[in-house]
Amino acid sequence: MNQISDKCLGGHIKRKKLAIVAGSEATKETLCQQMRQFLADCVDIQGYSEEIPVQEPIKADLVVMSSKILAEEMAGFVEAGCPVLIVRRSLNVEHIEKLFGIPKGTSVYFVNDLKENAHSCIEALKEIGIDYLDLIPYYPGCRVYKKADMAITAGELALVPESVGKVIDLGARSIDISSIVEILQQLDLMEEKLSLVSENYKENMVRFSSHLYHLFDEAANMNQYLGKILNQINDGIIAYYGNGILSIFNEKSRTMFGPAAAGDFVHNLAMDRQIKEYLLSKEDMSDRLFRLDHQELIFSKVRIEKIDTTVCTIKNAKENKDIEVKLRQDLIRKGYIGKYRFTDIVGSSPVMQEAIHIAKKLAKSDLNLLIYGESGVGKELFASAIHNESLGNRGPFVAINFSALPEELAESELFGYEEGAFTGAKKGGRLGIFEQANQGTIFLDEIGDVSPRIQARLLRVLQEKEIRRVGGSENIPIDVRVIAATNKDLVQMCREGQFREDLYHRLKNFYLKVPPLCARREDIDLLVNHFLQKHGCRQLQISAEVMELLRRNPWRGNVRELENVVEYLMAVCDSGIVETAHLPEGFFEDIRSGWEGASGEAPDKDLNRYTESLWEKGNLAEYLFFLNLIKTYTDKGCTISRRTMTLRAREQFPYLTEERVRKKTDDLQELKLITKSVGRVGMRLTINGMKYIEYNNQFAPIYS
Ligand SMILES: Nc1ncnc2c1ncn2[C@@H]1O[C@H](COP(=O)(O)OP(=O)(O)OP(=O)(O)O)[C@@H](O)[C@H]1O
Repeated sequence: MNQISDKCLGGHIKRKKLAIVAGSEATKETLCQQMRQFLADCVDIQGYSEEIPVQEPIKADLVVMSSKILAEEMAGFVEAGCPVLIVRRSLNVEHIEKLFGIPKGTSVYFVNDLKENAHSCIEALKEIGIDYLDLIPYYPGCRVYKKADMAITAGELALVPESVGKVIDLGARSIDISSIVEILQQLDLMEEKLSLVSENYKENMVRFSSHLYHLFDEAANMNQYLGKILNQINDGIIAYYGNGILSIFNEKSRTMFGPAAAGDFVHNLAMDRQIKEYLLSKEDMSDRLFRLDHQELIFSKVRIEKIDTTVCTIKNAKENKDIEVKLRQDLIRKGYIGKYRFTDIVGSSPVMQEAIHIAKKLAKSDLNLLIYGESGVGKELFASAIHNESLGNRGPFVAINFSALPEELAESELFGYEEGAFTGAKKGGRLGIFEQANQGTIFLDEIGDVSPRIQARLLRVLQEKEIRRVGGSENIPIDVRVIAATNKDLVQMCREGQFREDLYHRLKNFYLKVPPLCARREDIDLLVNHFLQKHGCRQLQISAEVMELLRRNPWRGNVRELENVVEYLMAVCDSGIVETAHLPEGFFEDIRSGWEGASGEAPDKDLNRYTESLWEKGNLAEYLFFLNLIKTYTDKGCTISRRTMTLRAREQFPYLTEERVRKKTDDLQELKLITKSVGRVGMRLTINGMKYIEYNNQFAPIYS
């Protein structure tokens, strides 16, 4: 290619002079460089531009003018007799790939110095395949009929309107091959240089086409690949340019909107005005639910400003619900999900409604929570419902019950272990439930049964928010909401040094008390029906007598015990109606001992008798005070210790020592107004006690 002719090499031959005159310095440089690659060895090439004043007349074997206008303007600067050639110029395709990123259908100015140049460049672009853009000719003095935010120019940056945000400069147009041939002719270099020029031209063309081919091929492959991926996705995905022309429309979208394809208008996808407006809005990026042909579709949008594109994903609400249900079922199977929601908690009594109301409020926070309640009242039910109503409800709900868990096991269950941490440790180690519950909720049931060692470790986890596996050295960060539950008096345990006070306070960011069943007897009917349904025995009837007995049972084992009794009745009753004979052995004893002490007396009708008896034993006001105090606690579902009674009585009856209080409660028990039992149940009013205090309160001030 770089063959140099003898004629040129011979120093004795006079070198020719070529003058190239252009409008701007940049164009001058481009054109001179272009001609130098062919002629540098035998022609002196001198460039001129309008931007730099010409000092003396231009004199050369040939003066090349880059345009007609320029030739007219510069005519006076060329020495008389010098041949002048106005060249044709063509677009420089070297940088054409800069245009490939422009989205289809985009309006773009093509900026050039003259109308015909702008038009011819547009034509040239179309010829090489850039026919998918809305190209608008722009030149000095033109009337702009359409606004565009982008411009392409061929070296005429100075002419680009200021309003345009993005400009792509393809560089000054170079001299057309036909004009190069003319230049060779005029310089009498055809013979020597034609083959070099044509070879160079061919080579450029081949290089350009193969480059284009590669680009298109790559783009096509990539498109195909992306298309396949998009079609596998089970959500509708559409993308469209600012002018509404679709660039992506996957298979799933087809099932939602019907047939359409890239190139169609997004606003033809749906008749619904609201959907159209939403899709076309560049401001409204919210998630929206629309109904389209009986489908409930959830739309989510993002804007990619850089490529003036909106991407919208559309999910079928029902399908997604089904998927969510399936995922939840999988998790339930693994036991990592809260099975219950607030709607599963049966109970219309005011105390239960109040507990549900408070629990719903607590669910909104992710602070730790301590649930107190006797065994079987439904603490886990509440914990699960709170989890499901809370922010972390998509995460797991993992429960652990410490009541029957030996210390070593509790430790590895909670924190997991590394391989080889102890004999029998599984290969590869094991995740603890803190890690399994990450991003969700951990339910620590019967927290009062936790050993001091585990208490210390739990405290650390709550403080540091990280765990360390048994036998491990690395601290693993965890993000878990802790709900703990207990039926023990943790405050008392703290006082007695059995429970760490610092841990107690960490757990008790919030506190919820679930009332015992005996404090909400009005729920018993509902619960019985609920359990009959739950265990698939809707038709079984409970006789009025049995129902009354169920209402009167003390239910020390609370709702769990009631559920067990209902299940028992379902198993033993073949007749379709449950009678007293079906009740489990010991049921009546429970009722008697729970309510009336050992005598089994019926509720006393002559309540004034108690007033007399109490006067005989001592100060009636003191007895009434204690009966009311026990009533308050019974109503709330709590029991009261003798010590608390003494403290509460201190203001009104400061002389009463704990021992004297014991004596008073013995008197009340003797009259069968209260029952005292050791342990969890504590002191409670009997039916007579309840009736007496209610009767008495109608006349006397309440001492409590
Ligand atoms: N209000 C309620 N509505 C419906 N079912 C209930 C209710 N309360 C409790 N149950 C049922 O009673 C049983 C015991 O409830 P749960 O395990 O939540 O009690 P708990 O207080 O956590 O018991 P424990 O202290 O022994 O761990 C469960 O089968 C639960 O579904």
